[in-house]
Amino acid sequence: MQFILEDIAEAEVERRRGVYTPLTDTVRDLVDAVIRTEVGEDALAVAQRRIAEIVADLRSEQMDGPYGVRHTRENTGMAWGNAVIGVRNALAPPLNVEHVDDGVRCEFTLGAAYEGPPGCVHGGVCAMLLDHLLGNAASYESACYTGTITIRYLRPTRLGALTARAWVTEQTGRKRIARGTISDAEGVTCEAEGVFIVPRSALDAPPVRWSAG
Ligand SMILES: CCCCCCCCCC(=O)SCCNC(=O)CCNC(=O)[C@H](O)C(C)(C)COP(=O)(O)OP(=O)(O)OC[C@H]1O[C@@H](n2cnc3c(N)ncnc32)[C@H](O)[C@@H]1OP(=O)(O)O
Repeated sequence: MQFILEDIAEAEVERRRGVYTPLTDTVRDLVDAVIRTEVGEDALAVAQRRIAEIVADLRSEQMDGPYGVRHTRENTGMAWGNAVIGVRNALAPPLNVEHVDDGVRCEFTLGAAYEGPPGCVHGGVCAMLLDHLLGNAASYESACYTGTITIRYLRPTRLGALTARAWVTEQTGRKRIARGTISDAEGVTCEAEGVFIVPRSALDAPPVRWSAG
């Protein structure tokens, strides 16, 4: 398990971000469109063939394995395959994490692709987002791994506009306790507490800015 140095200038990171973001957004839109389409079966068959052609084009040149977790020499994080923030991952909502005085926060919208109970966010999706956010809040000096996380679902989280925040409440040695919430317009829908550990191997690594994916 290794972080990868991507030896490129910050301007090149931004250029690539500008290339991949519209592609990923369109694939995200495709996922939503497939879930909600009511076109006839002939149109579906045509769509399937056209999409398969595009997949074949993209597969004509592929990297081996996953994208990996990359960073520049300036320690800008490029976790572009990440399931929560990945610039190249249409499965990621994505969260655009902002650093605030007491931790991290973000505003995001979850649509049909994240449904669990009718009209509501799947509990596993809430857990995944909170895991990432608490981990991000805890990773202020070095990257932390989740040791244990507990989620309390206070009431259903309706699909739509949401906010989330996370902060660290305690640090002893390599161990950090973080808490966080997801809220809708009426208030908190679920809350989390977790233990995050800095692995021994990361103790000497420089801090990386992960918020931008
Ligand atoms: C893009 C990046 C942005 C940043 C955000 C990242 C968020 C992503 C969060 C994740 O999803 S990480 C993926 C899920 N987690 C894992 O895969 C972790 C797998 N487990 C491990 O790698 C190791 O078990 C772990 C690093 C968590 C701990 O191994 P260590 O060998 O460093 O632990 P050690 O036994 O030395 O214990 C150190 C302290 O942590 C405590 N501890 C260890 N494992 C724990 C655990 N699982 N739960 C709670 N506490 C734990 C342990 O009791 C002890 O506490 P004390 O110092 O008080 O004695």
